[in-house]
Amino acid sequence: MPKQENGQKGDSVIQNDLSESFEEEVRAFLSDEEKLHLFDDLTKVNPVTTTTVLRCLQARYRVNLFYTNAGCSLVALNPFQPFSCLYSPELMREYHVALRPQDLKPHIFAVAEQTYRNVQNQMDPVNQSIIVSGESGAGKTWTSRCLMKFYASVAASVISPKGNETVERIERRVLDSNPVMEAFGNACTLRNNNSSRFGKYIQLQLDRFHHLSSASIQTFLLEKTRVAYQAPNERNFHIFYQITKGATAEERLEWNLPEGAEYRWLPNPERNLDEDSFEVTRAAMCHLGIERCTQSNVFKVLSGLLHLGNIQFSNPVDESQPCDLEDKTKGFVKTTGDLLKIPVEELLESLRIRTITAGKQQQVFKKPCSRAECETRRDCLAKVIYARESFRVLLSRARDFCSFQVTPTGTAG
Ligand SMILES: Nc1ncnc2c1ncn2[C@@H]1O[C@H](COP(=O)(O)OP(=O)(O)OP(=O)(O)O)[C@@H](O)[C@H]1O
Repeated sequence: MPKQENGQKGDSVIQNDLSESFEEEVRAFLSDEEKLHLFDDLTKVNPVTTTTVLRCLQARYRVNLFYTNAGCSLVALNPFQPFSCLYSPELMREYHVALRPQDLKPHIFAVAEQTYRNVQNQMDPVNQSIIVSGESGAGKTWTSRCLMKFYASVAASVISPKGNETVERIERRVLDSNPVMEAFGNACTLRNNNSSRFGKYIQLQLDRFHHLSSASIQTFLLEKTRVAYQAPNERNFHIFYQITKGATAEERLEWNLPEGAEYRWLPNPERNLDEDSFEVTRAAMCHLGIERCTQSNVFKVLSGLLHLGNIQFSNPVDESQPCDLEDKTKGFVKTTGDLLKIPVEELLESLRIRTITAGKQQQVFKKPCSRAECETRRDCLAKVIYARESFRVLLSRARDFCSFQVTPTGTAG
């Protein structure tokens, strides 16, 4: 027994010594403040602790070094301010023509170029993937845009066998897909004014000359709940603000969006963001080949959803009857029906009456819904229409242009 006690004491003394010497190493490493920003690869940090790594990143951030390697990964810090020289076409070219881009400063262009070369250098080209991950507001959308701009630039061809025009159109479309997807899939949240409320998997295909030949985008888990519910101080998807702020007088009439009208599903409209530009979205849609009349139909449906959100119910006097409509919202039923092209009676029935099929004979019963159920049905209708309508327009284009596809593969909320 005494022997064991001695052994335990011995172990803990050794452990104490070790941890003290480790802490001493950490202190020594951190004491050389001047040098911390020079660690451009976190695998060179020794000892590796959360503190040492974060202090290096912090030191680099202070001297405007926002990219740091971590082995084969790249850590990108959000500068939260524009640094145009960091993304200039000249810098893009510098990384593209460099003998060894990995020897230049860590940068998203280095990753992009290395990946591009990995495809080029193979006898049998192997697909390459870049995973962009991080918390909300970290800069994933920004980084993906940089990557797309890089490939649209370096994988552009002057002497393409397909002809310059086709290739240019694909590059343009790759870039124009961003404002359209962001208008329909991004929203202002507490953490990010332009938060993507869906995931995306972007595929860029190169031909044997390593020029961009086609692109496809799969979208995942669109947060469709946002159409009918926005957390306090957050907003609905940008596109709703774009149409209410940017529609012409003629369109306002057609889409029933009078100036200054209020919509329950359009909170904080007084906040003006860069992302509210309807013109940018429209121009991008035109470049994608989406005709004006198709665009107008989509915007009409979106206006219909805003009107749908203003429909409110009250409990009926007789519980066996469907819910009443609140007086001030009666007009919205008609405008919703008109804009969504649903006969008013059908719309009201689908919102207020549940159809139940039961029994061996599959008898059909109709049961009036409670007020809460009516509200849920209204919200569900909006969510389903938005999830289908938001990317439907791009999907329809995919049929015409096999070189560019956008496919929604799931929705959330
Ligand atoms: N490299 C950068 N240079 C300048 N500004 C940046 C950079 N990265 C991000 N930002 C700024 O930070 C904001 C948030 O970035 P971004 O939208 O890319 O985040 P995210 O990770 O995609 O967020 P979410 O998951 O919410 O969509 C951008 O709107 C932009 O203003």
